[in-house]
Amino acid sequence: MEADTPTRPPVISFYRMLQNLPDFVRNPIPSLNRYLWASGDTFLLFLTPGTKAMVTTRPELIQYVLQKNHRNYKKSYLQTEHLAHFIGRGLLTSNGAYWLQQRRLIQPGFHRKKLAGLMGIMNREIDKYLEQWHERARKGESVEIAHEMMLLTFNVVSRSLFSTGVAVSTLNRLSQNFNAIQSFIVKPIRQPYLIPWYKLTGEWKKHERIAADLKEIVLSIIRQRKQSEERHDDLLDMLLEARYEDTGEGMTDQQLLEECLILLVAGHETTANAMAWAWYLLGRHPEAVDKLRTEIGSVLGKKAPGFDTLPQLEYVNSVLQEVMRLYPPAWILDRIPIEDDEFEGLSLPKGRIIGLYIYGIHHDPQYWPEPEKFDPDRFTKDATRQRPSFAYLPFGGGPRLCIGANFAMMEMQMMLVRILQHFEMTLEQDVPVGLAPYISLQPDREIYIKLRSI
Ligand code: HEM
Repeated sequence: MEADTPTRPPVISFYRMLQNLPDFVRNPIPSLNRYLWASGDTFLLFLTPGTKAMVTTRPELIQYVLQKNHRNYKKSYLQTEHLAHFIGRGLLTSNGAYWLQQRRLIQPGFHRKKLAGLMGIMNREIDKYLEQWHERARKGESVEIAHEMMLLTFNVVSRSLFSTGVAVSTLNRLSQNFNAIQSFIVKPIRQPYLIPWYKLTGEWKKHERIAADLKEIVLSIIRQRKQSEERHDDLLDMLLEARYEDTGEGMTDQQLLEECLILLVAGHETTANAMAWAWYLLGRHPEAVDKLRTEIGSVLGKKAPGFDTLPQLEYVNSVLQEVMRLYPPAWILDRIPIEDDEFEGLSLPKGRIIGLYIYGIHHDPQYWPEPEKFDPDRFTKDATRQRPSFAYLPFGGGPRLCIGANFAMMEMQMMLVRILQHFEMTLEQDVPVGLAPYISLQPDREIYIKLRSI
């Protein structure tokens, strides 16, 4: 019977992929969008002459893979292996039983109420930054916003993890090392056939040495903390105090190290890129800035936001959601079926990579009329209720939903509010900025912003 035959999605031929290869390697998003336009919401493409991968933007299929039948899916080697090689096996890079055990252990530390305790740390880091910016505004300097957001989010996440007792110079060294590794890792993911070349030229070894330096620094912070009697109420205290239910034991130093490294990696570049895009979009939409200022003025005046006032800032929240719709930092996720599977007649064979193309879903006109338009009102409570839940997933979905989603939203809301309370921000040049999809989605060029203290 026809209905029993698994549906065959269209295939992008190897020849067509080969024709597009240089463009695809540089920036896969335009090609993926073209394939979607020609083939519908789900298609197959060739990763190598013999290996096909599936790409989909269908919310129901994504929900099936991430949530309804998640036990049959794991992350692919593309997402985990290289990062794990350099940084280790933490939550982001592990799979199966080990992932579940770690997630159960760490999850309570990211509960909203626990995060309230980190607000003081976040506010302090943001305020330190504002002082530097006032100084630069006095001198008439502009700031390159993606770079600044990268520094600020690294400070926020590293101080949330290690609070006090770590020198600024140590954090700077950590930040530089992380940036070096994150920019390198994208190369073997995009062009795995060049790995022997990176090994031959010494690039690979060089980054292994950088990773070793990182690990040494973080391990020594962990060991010092274990010896100290002082409480810090930061994320490291939470990791040190967490106990496995079955044994009552805590994590080993190696596990603590790997989880700290993963939190630093996962928790800084994504947020920084979302904020860089936010300032770019707000620079082009002064009407949204006016609405933000009105809301912030009426809820907070000049006061810093607190745990009880953040939920009242509904427009701030809508702006950030719309930023991550247009520019989702995690622009694609992937999963592999552990056993053969099927979804509504569509065959999902064991071992086939399935790309969950978040950028594509977030720009699908079926769910987002005039998808390229910046319109925060798409995120009013009523409008949100009318969309399928997996049509919007900047933080992923199902049991592997970003553990830092609440942390990131709180941090971004605070950064947006505090900066707007202190500065008028104007784009130095109002020209379109393109996409640079690395591990997270970055602007493809520098964005300079003029600051005026208010
Ligand atoms: C705007 C900021 C952020 C975005 C867009 C983002 C996005 C995501 C997404 C999409 C995933 C799921 C990946 C998958 O299922 O394959 C994820 C996982 C994760 N994120 Fe985030 N993230 C952000 C901020 C953060 C922050 C601030 C932290 C930590 C402080 C963090 C820590 C993690 C961790 C540890 C995982 C792995 C969770 C697991 O597999 O159990 N993220 N993130």
